[in-house]
Amino acid sequence: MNPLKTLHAEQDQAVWLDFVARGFVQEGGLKRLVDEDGLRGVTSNPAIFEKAIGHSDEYDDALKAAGDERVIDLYEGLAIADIQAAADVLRPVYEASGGQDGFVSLEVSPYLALDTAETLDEARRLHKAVARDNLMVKVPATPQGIPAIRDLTADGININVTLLFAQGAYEQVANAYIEGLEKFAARGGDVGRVASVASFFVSRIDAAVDKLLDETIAAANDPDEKAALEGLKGKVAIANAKLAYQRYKRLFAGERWQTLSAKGAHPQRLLWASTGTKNKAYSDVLYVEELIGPNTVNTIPPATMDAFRDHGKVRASLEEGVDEAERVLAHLAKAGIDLDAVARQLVEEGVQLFVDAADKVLGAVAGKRQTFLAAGLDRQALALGSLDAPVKTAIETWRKDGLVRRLWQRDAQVWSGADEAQWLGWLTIVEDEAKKAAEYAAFSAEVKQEGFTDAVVLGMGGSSLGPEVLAETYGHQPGFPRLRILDSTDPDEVRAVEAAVNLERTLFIVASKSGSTLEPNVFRDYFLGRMRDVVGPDKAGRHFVAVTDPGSAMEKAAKDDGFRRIFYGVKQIGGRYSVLSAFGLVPAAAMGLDVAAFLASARTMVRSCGSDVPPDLNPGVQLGLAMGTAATEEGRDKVTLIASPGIDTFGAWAEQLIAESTGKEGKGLIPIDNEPLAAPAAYGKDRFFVYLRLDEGADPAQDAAVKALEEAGHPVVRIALASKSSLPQEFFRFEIATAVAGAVLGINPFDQPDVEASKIKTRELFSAAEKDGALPAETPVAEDDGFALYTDAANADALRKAGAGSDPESWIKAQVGRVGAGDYVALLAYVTRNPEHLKPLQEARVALRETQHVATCAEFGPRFLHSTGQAYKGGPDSGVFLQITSEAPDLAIPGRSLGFATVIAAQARGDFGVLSERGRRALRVHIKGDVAKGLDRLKSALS
Ligand SMILES: O=C(CO)[C@@H](O)[C@H](O)[C@H](O)[C@H](O)COP(=O)(O)O
Ligand SMILES: O=C[C@H](O)COP(=O)(O)O
Repeated sequence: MNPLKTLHAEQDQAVWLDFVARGFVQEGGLKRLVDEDGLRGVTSNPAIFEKAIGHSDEYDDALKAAGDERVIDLYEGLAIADIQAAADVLRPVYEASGGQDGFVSLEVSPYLALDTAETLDEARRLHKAVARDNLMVKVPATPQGIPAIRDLTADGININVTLLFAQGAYEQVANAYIEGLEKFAARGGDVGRVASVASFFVSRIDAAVDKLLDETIAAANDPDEKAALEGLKGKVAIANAKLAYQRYKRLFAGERWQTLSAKGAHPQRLLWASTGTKNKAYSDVLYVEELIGPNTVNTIPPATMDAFRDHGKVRASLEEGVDEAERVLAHLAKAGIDLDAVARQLVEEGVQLFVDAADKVLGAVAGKRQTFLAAGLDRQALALGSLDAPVKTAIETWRKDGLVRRLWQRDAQVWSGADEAQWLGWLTIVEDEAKKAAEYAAFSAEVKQEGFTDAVVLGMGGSSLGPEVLAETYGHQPGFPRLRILDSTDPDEVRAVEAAVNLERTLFIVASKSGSTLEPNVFRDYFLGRMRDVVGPDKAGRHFVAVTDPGSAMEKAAKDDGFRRIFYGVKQIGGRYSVLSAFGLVPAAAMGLDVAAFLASARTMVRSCGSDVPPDLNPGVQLGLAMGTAATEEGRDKVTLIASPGIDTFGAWAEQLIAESTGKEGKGLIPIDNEPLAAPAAYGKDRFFVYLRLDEGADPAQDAAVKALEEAGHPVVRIALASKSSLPQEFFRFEIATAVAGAVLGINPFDQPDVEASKIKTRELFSAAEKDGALPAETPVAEDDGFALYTDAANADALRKAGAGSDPESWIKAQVGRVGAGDYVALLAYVTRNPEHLKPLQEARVALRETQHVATCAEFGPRFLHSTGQAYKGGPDSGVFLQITSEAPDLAIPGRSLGFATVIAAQARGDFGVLSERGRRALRVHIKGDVAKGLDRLKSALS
């Protein structure tokens, strides 16, 4: 008879197969083993699935058909289907054995091996999902696993206890089984239909102990002792297993067990696992031949099974030489090798090995998912040059430490251990909002029905920049209102919005999370006043909706003023992470975008960046690690954003996210948006480039410039969007990336202390001005007909020492003279934001970059105060600032004694005050009269 068959027929030992794979089961390989070799069970583990799924294309059709699912669901779907198929093949064995054999094992996620409650949940979930009587759920025998084993047994679930190495742990496991059965019986369960195995790992013990023996032998002097120790090699694992078997016999005897036995309970069989020979010097069937005994199981890997079928010898070996086994272990102890310590280490390593395997198999599934999604997922490619090695190290650290999972579990220790856990609502907002897609669609239809021609978002920063990207990227949708944004207190900008719309057919979306931000409140006061004039006080509220967090003052005011509708944000989401919540979706719906499709696109990236996607395949995490590491390892902290025409306003949203999240405590990334592209030589070694390329309509000049940058060794991340409709993916990618970069920098990426500081200063200044009738007078450090220059005493001192004299140009030159390598220059313009004003600022940037070889920013106040302003004040002290203010004719605000001109002036002063307090290099250039002329003069001075 085939020796494999003989094991069961003559020795009452069940042969199980330590392997499973789709084709093998589907094509009848498993059935053949059952029929021809008398196979009685199958075990799987993460490493086995890693081999099956990660290294074959057998699963590709199933993955293609599944499409855009979570990676863990894809993996589990494959694994569960294989386990079910194998269980069905083994069902006849199960039936014939009266439910005592014919099992297939599926292991709980190794990520949970150190958590009792989660192991319990997971085992119960898998038990239900597989839905086969002959399933055994595998639970590791970690200290946390043991209570779970007891409780699961008490549920009547069949458990395969895995990762057992030590006698002591085995005893606890057997007792947990007995206790579980007692509980199950007490609840009226039929203990006779519960089966369990305790998997003792064998060969790994020899591999570990032999190594220690070699070290001991090398250190020993006595040749006899050396020889005796040599004789222990390849003996310890088997001795350990033999003694475990003796213990098994004792544990499943005696009164306590007899009580259960009388109720039909079956002992928990010992299963020999890890029975493939690792040391080529030993027999290839060693761990089968030496462990043959009744009522045991050996789960055998395919190669060992082939070898045993070919030349295995069957004899009742398990009960042989028990005394000798004792002597082997005593000798080992005498030689100073602590088997318990070895076992403890093997459990730890065993968990880690399965974690590594799970990472690999999830990575393999994630990789295939990406391939099969093809153009449905925005592609990302990193060309990091010298950063490659440190980023790889960071990726491995994140993998080993399970940091992607911990981020998703909202573990504040991923960052600074402050209140980060309370600010992670954006991780799950896409799923939450998708449930409300019908509500958004109804709102969209209502807006269309009402015949609004314009919808104007009144808000700042996190409440306006996302909507602005939508308005600019997707444009006017036929039949829907045109979406406009007002995020400036510049009187001319307010007037321009008013002039552009027909108030009678305009919907205002007042957006403020806190509800207390000055700007949206004054915009609201202004336009509500105007609307009352135009349509009458009763109807004015119908032209307004609010988006705000529950309980805010804005909510109350909106109710009092009879707003058409109030939409709510989520308190656990900060403004800059809010675009995929009501703050982005209400404007999206108002302008006629399909919110369901928008969220479905975002969800593809959410899933691609999931907790189940290891860092090397996780696009958001990868980008974040690259950005963070670039800053910490090489000082490449100027994240330079390049985007194809058509999606180029994305940068203004991304710069807020990056700057406000990371720029604090003297650290941070400085985003550089909308800087005209140049040849590689124009850039310093402080740059890190991110290129968002829109396949349809990419600019060949940008392509060429980016290619040149890459060839010159600058780190470049390319992100390719098949079409504009996949832009929502980028919001989420950048959110994860920014959070991860924040973790690398070791800061809290969810607060904005310096933005708050300047908001407070502005409010104080404006209130004082309302009381006093004007802002306090200031004395310029230099002045002529066109410019008046202001700064604080320390800056004035430094600038005078650097050559500033009586004329404004000398001050500007002295300020530029303070720029050094690695610095950036920021032009902070409190002027009307329009193309005419932007042009000279952009030209000045180019000139500054050419002469100073530094990164440059051009920002419009007050909007940047809610954005990059955080990093300018709180980030690295590498900014050289030129604040630019101007004089627009005032515009009154209903209910306020002072108008918009004072608001914007207070904002500029508040901003400057905080820059001064932080000791930043700052100079204010006030343009008298014509702004465009003043900006041209400034440009010349800067050139
Ligand atoms: O199901 C079990 C144990 O219950 C087995 O799959 C067990 O995990 C394997 O035998 C071992 O992981 C294989 O170990 P090794 O041969 O890699 O040392
Ligand atoms: O980025 C956020 C801005 O400071 C606006 O805040 P808010 O939405 O509370 O008005």
